[in-house]
Amino acid sequence: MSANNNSNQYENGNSTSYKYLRSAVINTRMDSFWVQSALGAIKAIAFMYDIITLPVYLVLQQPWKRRQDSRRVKAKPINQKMLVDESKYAPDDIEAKIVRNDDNELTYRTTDPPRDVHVKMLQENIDTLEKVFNYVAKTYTSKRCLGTRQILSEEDEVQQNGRVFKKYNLGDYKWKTFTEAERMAANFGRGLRELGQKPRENIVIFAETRAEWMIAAHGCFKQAMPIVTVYATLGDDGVAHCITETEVTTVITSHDLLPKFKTLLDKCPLVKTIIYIEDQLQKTETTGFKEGVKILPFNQVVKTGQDSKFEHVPPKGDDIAIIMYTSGSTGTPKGVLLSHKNCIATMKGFVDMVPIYPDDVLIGFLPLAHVFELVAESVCLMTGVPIGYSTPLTLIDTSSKIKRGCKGDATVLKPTCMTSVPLILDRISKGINDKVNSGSAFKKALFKFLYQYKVKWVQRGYKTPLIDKLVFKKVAKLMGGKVRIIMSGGAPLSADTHEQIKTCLCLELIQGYGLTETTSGATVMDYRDMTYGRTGGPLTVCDIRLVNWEEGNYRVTNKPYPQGEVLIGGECVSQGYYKLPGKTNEDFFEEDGQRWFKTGDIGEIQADGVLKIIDRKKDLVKLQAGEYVSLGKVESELKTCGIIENICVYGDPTKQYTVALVVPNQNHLEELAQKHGLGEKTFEELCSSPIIEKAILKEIAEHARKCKLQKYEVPAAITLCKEVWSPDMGLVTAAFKLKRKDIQDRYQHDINRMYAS
Ligand SMILES: Nc1ncnc2c1ncn2[C@@H]1O[C@H](COP(=O)(O)OP(=O)(O)OP(=O)(O)O)[C@@H](O)[C@H]1O
Repeated sequence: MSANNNSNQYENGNSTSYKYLRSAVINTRMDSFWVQSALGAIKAIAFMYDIITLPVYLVLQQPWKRRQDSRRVKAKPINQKMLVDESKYAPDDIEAKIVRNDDNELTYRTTDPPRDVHVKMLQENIDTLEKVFNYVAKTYTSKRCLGTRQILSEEDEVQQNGRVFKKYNLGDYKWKTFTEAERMAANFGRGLRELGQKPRENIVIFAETRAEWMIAAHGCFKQAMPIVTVYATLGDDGVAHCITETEVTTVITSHDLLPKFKTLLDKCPLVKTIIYIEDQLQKTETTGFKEGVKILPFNQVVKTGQDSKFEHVPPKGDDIAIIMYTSGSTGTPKGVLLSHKNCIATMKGFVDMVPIYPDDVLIGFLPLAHVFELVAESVCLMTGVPIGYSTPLTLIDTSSKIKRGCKGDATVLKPTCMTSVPLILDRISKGINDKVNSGSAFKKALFKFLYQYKVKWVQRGYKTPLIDKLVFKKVAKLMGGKVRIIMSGGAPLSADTHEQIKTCLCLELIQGYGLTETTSGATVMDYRDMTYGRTGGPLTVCDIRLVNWEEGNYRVTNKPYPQGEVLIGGECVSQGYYKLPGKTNEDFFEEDGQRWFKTGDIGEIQADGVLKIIDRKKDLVKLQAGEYVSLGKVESELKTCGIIENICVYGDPTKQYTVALVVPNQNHLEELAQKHGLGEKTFEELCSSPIIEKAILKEIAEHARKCKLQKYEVPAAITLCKEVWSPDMGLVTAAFKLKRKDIQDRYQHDINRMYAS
């Protein structure tokens, strides 16, 4: 109980309360005596441990080297001529890499040389994804390649509140070797030819992340068929738009998504064949679809391909591999044309930056329809890393589809590396905070002390193995206990979350920055970089340039660091948007034989050549009094406030202040309700309570002050939203980025109310 509450009882003149107050004060003193003594003892032990292990570290770890590495310059303006001359590593028949424009001081290029896998790709002349799969099948043959968790049964489970949910009883992972996966892909590709699909004809993959997705994609690459990728969470209109725009006749989908086509087929008249990936338990219902449309199981197509006489039709580097529809955070999804060369370029850039090795294991659960996941998984395949597939519903032991007593995918797979988007990391981080805060005062103080202790020593270049073993490795068990590296991309990662995940999960957390239009390639953090909130230096395959954006006051002459709109140039840059020549000309341009893309993101390049994204042109609102508010920046600061599960800040240019739509965190909301004597109210009732709204607004204002936000940046009114925004609702993208326009449309009434009050 807080001191405040105690003093209120005392003022009431109640003698029992007075006794209670005295004992509480004494207990607090006792607590603080024991807490202080225990912390003192731990401090002494930790200190002794450091002293004893220091000589061993100095010999084995050579931390001074590590620290120098982390401060190494990552990129320099290219007029200083630091070229990665790929011709040095390539076989004779490959031309030397592009000649670049080097007269602009603010075009940055990395100082890193290419690493062994990049060099291997050059030596083997791997310039298409089809060649990647051929190479890995030949090289890693019988090694585990793609793994699927076996579903043993689906059972009803009665919850504490009496409700019944369907849960999975899951078995082990079942693996296909590299050779088996390649053979299956080859047969699937030939099976498609038997069905009448021709090389260079588009084909849609509309399915959740899984082994068959990868196999289907590579089957198509073997027949030079461009795949059109569509997010499984996109709304019906979005899906219909992608299918009709690309004029496909064949769609690859899954058992779960197939029913959508009962209504969708009317909007997509050209579709003649639907191939569905079977469910492990249930038989798929294939009746009730539009007449004349063939509905075939995935494995039947593979089987047809086994006896087919069709040969492979290898694509060329410049052929389109993927028409990737963006998740639509800024409006209708656009089809981005990605050639095989584009994909190979980003793969080369990633293998130079991300330390993964053949004995690693990746857990794949982000959408493969997002370029970041697709390229990251392709890099794993190229390196010989097995990929075990998972879903957000079965990822950890406590995931919603896991039967009581059954293990989550991470516990069974024990991955060593994974990809993530910031929102998932924010959730893990909040989960850790909640767990710590629910402990006793002693446990809380101890955790805080150990956390700060570890941060301090890690910053100095040391490890803290004892503390990791005793405390943090327990937290790391959540993801199987073996994860040593996470790559985060797709959206900005807050510095606080970055530090906390890295510290508590005992791993490297690398942030990358890129866009679908650049095949996800632009910058990636050096894993030895000890700073937070920056996105790293340019990849070895592209240049980064800053140009002035006068409207927002971002200029390359700004001090202490040059700032401006980020342009990305290099082989990872797409040819443009599908059937949108006007938009393509607006956003892309050629210069000295190199293709460039104008990102609309605002960045600054710091002294060591590392990029920090500081704003987004589309997220900037000019308020009536002339101040600019960066909505994305304000949101990412406020998201670290415990009460906020998600937030969308809105600024009306005709008004002097911003307002916000807030999805409250359920646990924090319940605590707040208790404090205000509203403990018996439901979540919905609390969201509508003016008392709670006022309390949360106050909490947000306090948090904003701590984050040093300007007064005009802090929302002056809020609405508490009763639904948690999910990709299924169409309010966030598959990478959990806000779809501002859709959110605004849905809550327009509340926005009007907030501005009217
Ligand atoms: N590390 C990062 N830090 C900050 N922002 C990032 C980072 N990575 C990606 N982004 C943001 O994500 C954007 C690219 O996202 P992506 O290509 O996935 O498009 P999208 O949001 O799915 O679709 P749309 O083009 O409709 O916005 C970048 O322009 C940038 O604003």
